Amino acid sequence: MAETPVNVTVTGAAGQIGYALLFRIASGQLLGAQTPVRLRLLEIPAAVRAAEGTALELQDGAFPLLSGVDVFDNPKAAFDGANVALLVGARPRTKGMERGDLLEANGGIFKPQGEAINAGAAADIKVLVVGNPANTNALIAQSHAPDVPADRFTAMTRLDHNRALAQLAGKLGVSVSALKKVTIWGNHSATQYPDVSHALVEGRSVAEAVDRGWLVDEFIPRVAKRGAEIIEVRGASSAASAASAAIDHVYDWVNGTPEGDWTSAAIVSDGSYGVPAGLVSSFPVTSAGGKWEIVQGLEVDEFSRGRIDASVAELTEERDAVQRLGLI
Ligand SMILES: NC(=O)c1ccc[n+]([C@@H]2O[C@H](COP(=O)([O-])OP(=O)(O)OC[C@H]3O[C@@H](n4cnc5c(N)ncnc54)[C@H](O)[C@@H]3O)[C@@H](O)[C@H]2O)c1
Ligand SMILES: O=C(O)C[C@H](O)C(=O)O
Repeated sequence: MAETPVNVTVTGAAGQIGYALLFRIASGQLLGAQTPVRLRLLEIPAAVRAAEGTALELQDGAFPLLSGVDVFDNPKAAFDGANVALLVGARPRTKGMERGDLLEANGGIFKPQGEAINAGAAADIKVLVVGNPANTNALIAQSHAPDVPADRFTAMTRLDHNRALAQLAGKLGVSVSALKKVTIWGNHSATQYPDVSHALVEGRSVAEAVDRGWLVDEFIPRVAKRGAEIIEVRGASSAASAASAAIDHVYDWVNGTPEGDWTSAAIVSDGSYGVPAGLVSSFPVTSAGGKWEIVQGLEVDEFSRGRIDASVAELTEERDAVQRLGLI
């Protein structure tokens, strides 16, 4: 077992996703069964007591890999020495709130968190933003951390990726492990593009194994609007599945993706596939040596081009809105 615990900061620790996430981190599923962790929980003052309650439960779990839990209401302290940061806490949209209000409220959270990461996180910091609007919140945090390499800031589209795998597996009557090379492009929103153009099922083309009508009229909207479907059916937004996807994202980032496959993550664009450099957009990605790489050289047909461009246009609007608000 590694000697020095890895510091993992989790914001929104007293929330739904936090509750589903923390015990999995403590059990070793985020970083691997050989890596001890120290949890640093950040909450707003009103929820610190609840986070302290969760910390007591974490203690009661007697996890061999958990070397300690600290609770903070101050971002500077919470991110001090952080090696991994999971930015889950965000301001949800409430009745009567316009999109601009939501972006502004979240700017008030992700700007100081980016500054705190810049000021005190460890040199190897890796950041995953889960709180919505995740891509643009990641952009805000990243733009306030000029001393941290931009590729350390990511946003979560792994839940969308997992949803796509599950829908395809159900349709094809196979295990999710039979599927490879599925991609989510763009924003974690209803404009995202779940793309099976290059996907394989047991080595055969998925696009040839399912009919196009199902792909366009059922699969794509089902995956893209799954978040809303969960809210409608469950009465609250996805929590355990979101926590599970966050675990998958960080595990693969740290430990690498399997040979012959890729996954999806929203990372800072380098201009690949016509996505303007600097936007935090979802791409097909592999990971090796603790770095995400965009899968290059994929053919993008006209249908895919239109869908990618539509989601990227939304990301560009969000970026322009936060720029106008002075948040980046
Ligand atoms: N990217 C994805 O795939 C995905 C999936 C599901 C949910 N989400 C988003 O994740 C976020 C969290 O969801 P949830 O169900 O856990 O919400 P929740 O309301 O149960 O919990 C959010 C927690 O964040 C805390 N918080 C708010 N501002 C904070 C701040 N400045 N610092 C630290 N903590 C703060 C709140 O006190 C609360 O405890 C939401 O924005 C949700 O929309 C994203
Ligand atoms: O919280 C939401 O709006 C939905 C969430 O992002 C999800 O995809 O489940």
